[in-house]
Amino acid sequence: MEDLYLGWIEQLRKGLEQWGSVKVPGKYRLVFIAGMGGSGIVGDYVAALSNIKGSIPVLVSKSHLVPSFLGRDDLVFIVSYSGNTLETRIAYEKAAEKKPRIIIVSSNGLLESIAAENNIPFIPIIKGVAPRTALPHMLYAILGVLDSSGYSIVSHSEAVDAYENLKNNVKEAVDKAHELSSFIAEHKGLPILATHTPLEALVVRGKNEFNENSKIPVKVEVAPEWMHNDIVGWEKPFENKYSAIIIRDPSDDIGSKLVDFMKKIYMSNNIPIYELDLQGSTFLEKLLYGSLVLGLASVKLARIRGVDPLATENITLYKKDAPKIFGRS
Ligand SMILES: O=P(O)(O)OC[C@H]1O[C@@H](O)[C@@H](O)[C@@H](O)[C@@H]1O
Repeated sequence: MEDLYLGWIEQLRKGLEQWGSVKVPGKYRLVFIAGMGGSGIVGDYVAALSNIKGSIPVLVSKSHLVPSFLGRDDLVFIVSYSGNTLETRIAYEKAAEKKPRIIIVSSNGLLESIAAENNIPFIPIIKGVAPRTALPHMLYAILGVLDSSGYSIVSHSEAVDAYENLKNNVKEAVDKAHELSSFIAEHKGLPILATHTPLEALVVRGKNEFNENSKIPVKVEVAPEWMHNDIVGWEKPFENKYSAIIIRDPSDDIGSKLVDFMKKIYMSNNIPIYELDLQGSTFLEKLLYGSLVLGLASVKLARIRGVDPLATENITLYKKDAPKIFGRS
């Protein structure tokens, strides 16, 4: 599975090649992105990037639900790597009733057919990988449409730079992933992925990667919200084992001071800490670099623990029951 992560350079190249292949110029009120799991996190990344320098609100749903206020003036991305995820298909149906401009991002499946039947712009994603490992391609698919439709969050040249940056940092990412997986394996217990608000999507992604690939639960904490609730839990925690992975954007001064504060509280509870400084000069570069380190680390941890990083048995169990839960036979 490591090769699927090392294939990210090729995915970004493909995303750059497709950049601008779908354009939907128009006057939109907001962007709404629906998807689950490895596809849903793509919406979180776009929203995180848009918080930094976007010009239009970006809302994300990782559910079958869509907001009541969605309407004709909105731009909707339906993202499902497989094209078959039930919640995402229901979200598509609910969104379509409200007649927004829809774009489908997928590699296959029912959503590809729905796009063809309904004349919906479709961005094809590379086939044959695990959904969670198609993150860079799905991300560039959306950023490319927004850039060429007048709502740029990331320009083509910034996307090229991020591709180059990741290419130049693969070796470093592999080394860091090795260190991080050894750190988690050595300390066992519950890993806590902690950071400052702008990088919340990255720690959620990391959690999801360690869940799916390494088969462990993970806790996520984000400062400064962390300072207003979780911090009190460390006054008298149960005697469980924890380890903390603190992710830092070296150019974020307030963020660094906040995570330093978190560090002190974790250290006073004797929690071992691993710190990851994100490489890159732009926020996109840092997000991609951090995602690669966390993805590779989660696969390496799976190898150390002797589990199959690709298999997700409990999700299969859920998928069997999901149609009943959602009233679909
Ligand atoms: O990404 P799609 O294909 O919509 O699937 C949605 C999600 O399903 C889950 O069960 C996992 O396998 C995720 O990695 C995946 O991303």
